[in-house]
Amino acid sequence: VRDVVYILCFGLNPLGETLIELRDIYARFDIENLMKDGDEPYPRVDGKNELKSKGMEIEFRNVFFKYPGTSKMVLEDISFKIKPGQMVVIVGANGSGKSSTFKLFNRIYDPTEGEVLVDGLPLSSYKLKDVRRAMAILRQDHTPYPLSLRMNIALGSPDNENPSEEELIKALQAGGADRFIEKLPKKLDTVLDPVQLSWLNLNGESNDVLKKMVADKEKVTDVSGGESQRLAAARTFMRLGGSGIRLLAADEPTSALDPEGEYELFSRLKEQRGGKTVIFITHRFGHLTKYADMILVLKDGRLVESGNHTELLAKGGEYRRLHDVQARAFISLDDSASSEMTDSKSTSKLD
Ligand SMILES: Nc1ncnc2c1ncn2[C@@H]1O[C@H](COP(=O)(O)OP(=O)(O)OP(=O)(O)O)[C@@H](O)[C@H]1O
Repeated sequence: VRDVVYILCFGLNPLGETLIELRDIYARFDIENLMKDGDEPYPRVDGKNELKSKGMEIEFRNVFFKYPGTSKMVLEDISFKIKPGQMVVIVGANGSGKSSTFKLFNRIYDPTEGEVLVDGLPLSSYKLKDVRRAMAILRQDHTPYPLSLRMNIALGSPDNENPSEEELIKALQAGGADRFIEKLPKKLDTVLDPVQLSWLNLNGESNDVLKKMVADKEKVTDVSGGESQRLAAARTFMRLGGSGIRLLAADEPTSALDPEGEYELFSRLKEQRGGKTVIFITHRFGHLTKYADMILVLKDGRLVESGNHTELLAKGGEYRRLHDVQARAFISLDDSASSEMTDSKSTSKLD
């Protein structure tokens, strides 16, 4: 798909045309959508009026899940309810089922048993397009598209294919991507990411015209993991600024960021979320967990605890254990730092 997007964008089509062409490709090849679509519009229409809330309510009811073609249940009997506008953090050790939970509420998969409900109706009953349109999702796999930076960010906008320079800059600043883009020679017009050139040799025949087009293209600029994460965050802010977004969900959005970058990103997400429901998955305790209305703690595919930071610390269970492991790392760092200081003082005394 990345190569197809690149081919479509070779002539640097306006974004709108590109997206239409991409949609046509799916239609032309009649690619089957394995996810059965519902027919309920989202947001729900209540009589003549749409439900007024700015956030999305999400409920898991006795959800069990195993990945298609596998036998291991990775989520077992998960039940919780997130109220509209709440900020929720999902924590747990590696492999505890956080990302799998994430994939169910944005309907990448359907549960094997049980139900995921959105605003009181099964998620599967809604038109998928409508419900996804109401979500701003920031995933772990944040590889930029092989398009200009401008297009990479504009793609986030739910209702405006050609956002203004001002809107783009606002999103870049919010995502913390403005400083590194400013340093690139072509700034927002930089095209990122090397493109697999295998398609130039389809059926063993090289295509000289395409080869020349590639040679004429801007040389690739590489970005670090953290920069690419900032870019994905900018795209998400572009989406958050659009109309109709009710859920912001982010799966470890700061894993590649330095502590300052992480703090800034979370602060801006909190500032700009309005009344939207927010769900974060994180391994790091601190900024997020302290402010969360509810923390869901997963262990081996089960929801073992839920509550706020203070309640869960007082409970002394899995959350406390995970929290203390991180806290101990800081305490031992402090200890070694202070012992280093003592050592250096004693050395200097000896000197
Ligand atoms: N695509 C997949 N196919 C089969 N099993 C999978 C798939 N993705 C994840 N799993 C399995 O599901 C279980 C839960 O994984 P998941 O990624 O949800 O955990 P996680 O809590 O997000 O872990 P991490 O903190 O490492 O990201 C694991 O045992 C994992 O091996």
